[in-house]
Amino acid sequence: MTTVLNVEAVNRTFGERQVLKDVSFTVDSGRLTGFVGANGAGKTTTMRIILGVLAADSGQVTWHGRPVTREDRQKFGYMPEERGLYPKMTVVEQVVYLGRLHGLSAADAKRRTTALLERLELSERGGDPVEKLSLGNQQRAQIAAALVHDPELLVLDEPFSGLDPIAVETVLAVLRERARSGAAVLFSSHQLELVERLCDDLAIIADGTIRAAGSRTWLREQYTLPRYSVEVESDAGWLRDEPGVTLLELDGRRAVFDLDPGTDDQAVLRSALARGPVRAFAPVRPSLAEIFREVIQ
Ligand SMILES: Nc1ncnc2c1ncn2[C@@H]1O[C@H](COP(=O)(O)OP(=O)(O)OP(=O)(O)O)[C@@H](O)[C@H]1O
Repeated sequence: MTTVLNVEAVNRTFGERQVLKDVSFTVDSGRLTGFVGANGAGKTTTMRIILGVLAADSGQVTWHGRPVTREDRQKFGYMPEERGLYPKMTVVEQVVYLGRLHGLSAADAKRRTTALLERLELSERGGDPVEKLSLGNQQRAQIAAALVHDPELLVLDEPFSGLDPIAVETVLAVLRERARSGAAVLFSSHQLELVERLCDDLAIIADGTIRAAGSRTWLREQYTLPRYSVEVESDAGWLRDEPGVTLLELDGRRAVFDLDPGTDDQAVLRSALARGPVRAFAPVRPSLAEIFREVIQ
């Protein structure tokens, strides 16, 4: 994996209002990056700037270390928030047309459209005008449109909103395949549990400011609480009197506790072992929702 897209200190105002403040983060090839924030946080504005649909007031976006050019953008795929398909065109016509706009030959555009619609389980609707599709299927058609030219960078604005759970899995599998074959995938979402499950990297934005960014694993380590869970073979009530331990939950043989700063977790483990077998002893990792709450405060 390599960093391919760099958003560097981007600022943007609308009228008097500064909606992006020094926004910086990176997107790597081969990975799924989740762009997370509440409504109005600035996700769509940032994505539009990446795509060149909107200009930044200052700062820049680079692709492989250079400012993004028109040719680079041919290799980008974008699924905008305002889903932009022509309602009267059929799904196949529409996706083929967009493939052609991105420089594919007619035969390639057709071939890729057929394969994609199949992959997205939309083949049966291929001949229907977009306006006749259910919202979920329109969304799949949008995703096909963003992917048809096999982009090196995929930027998807809320690609999972409005999809049923089965469609979420299908779309997710398609995005993973793209990442595995080397594409960089950036998608926005306010559905934290979804992002938690599927992305490798994260950028968390609140009020136009990036509050945290990095790999999911790294973020979890950064925001980790000094919290542990333990399971022993007899009552764990002795933890109440253990130095440096604040007991949070006690359920017979299981307990959850916080450690005071400077307290050695291994000393507590030894203390537990001195009382009998220890079945489990592990740090409790915060969920993404917990990290999110912490960093947007
Ligand atoms: N063209 C515009 N003119 C004026 N204000 C705008 C414009 N576009 C966006 N904004 C404002 O900028 C802020 C950020 O909007 P943006 O759409 O980027 O947020 P978002 O994180 O994508 O939220 P959402 O999920 O609701 O789309 C909002 O307060 C929005 O009202």
